[in-house]
Amino acid sequence: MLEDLHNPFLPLDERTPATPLWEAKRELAQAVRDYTEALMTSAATPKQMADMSQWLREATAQLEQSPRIYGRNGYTEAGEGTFGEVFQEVGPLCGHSNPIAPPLEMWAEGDTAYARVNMGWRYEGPPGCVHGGFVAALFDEFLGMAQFMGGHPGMTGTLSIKYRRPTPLNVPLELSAWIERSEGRKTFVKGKLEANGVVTAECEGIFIRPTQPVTELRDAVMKEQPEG
Ligand SMILES: CCCCC/C=C\C/C=C\C/C=C\C/C=C\CCCC(=O)SCCNC(=O)CCNC(=O)[C@H](O)C(C)(C)COP(=O)(O)OP(=O)(O)OC[C@H]1O[C@@H](n2cnc3c(N)ncnc32)[C@H](O)[C@@H]1OP(=O)(O)O
Repeated sequence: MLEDLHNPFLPLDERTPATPLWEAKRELAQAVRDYTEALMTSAATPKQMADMSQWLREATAQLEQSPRIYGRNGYTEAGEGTFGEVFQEVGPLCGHSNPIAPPLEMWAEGDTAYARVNMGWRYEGPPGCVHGGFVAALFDEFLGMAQFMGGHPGMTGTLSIKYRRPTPLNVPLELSAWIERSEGRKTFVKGKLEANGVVTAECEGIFIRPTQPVTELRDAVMKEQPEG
């Protein structure tokens, strides 16, 4: 089950795309990232912007007319990789093929998990600094991975963050995390985020292993929704 979910600790150079679809999507996703980052800083003329909007809408229409696959389960069912292989493509923080993902790169050495990321202008909160919500998102994803080292991963129950210093944009950010302890279905994880050798944020996470398989989470949630 765990192997099916994800092995977040594969060496970075072994995380090759599982199928040709992902190989192509990775390239397209990076192009979209570059585009949006350029958009954030562009002072092109209104006419140039209008032309680009038109061109982009045409490109979007092409994608919309292509065969579609929805969600992680959809991709695994379509034979586009195991749950873990799909996760490394679509994850909203670490997904190579998801243009929303910065992306965050994660690995493990011994009992410690590490990650690195560079957050561009799209993520600006305070001037020149990373938005606090995105700092929290980085921790959620990263501590969520680090808890796998305990062998009983769960969903985020509580995430407590101390923002100690502003986290700068456009510099390499380094994260580390480790498991403090486990109690029953709960795993307690701690982590920190550093920029230029300075700790800018610390986090404590409590992850709770659900009682049903993670692949059935969506169906379980949908059943809880009121009719209509
Ligand atoms: C195998 C699971 C993997 C889960 C990962 C999910 C998908 C991705 C899968 C693979 C991808 C690879 C890695 C993951 C990468 C990133 C992870 C991102 C994680 C997220 O982004 S995930 C979204 C945000 N997350 C939620 O959407 C949770 C919504 N929520 C619930 O689904 C329930 O609320 C749940 C399950 C949390 C608990 O429900 P429950 O019914 O099982 O809990 P129950 O009441 O039985 O309590 C049992 C013991 O936990 C204590 N406890 C309860 N709740 C607590 C809390 N909030 N904080 C601290 N302690 C809590 C009690 O005090 C008791 O403690 P005690 O035993 O000591 O009395």
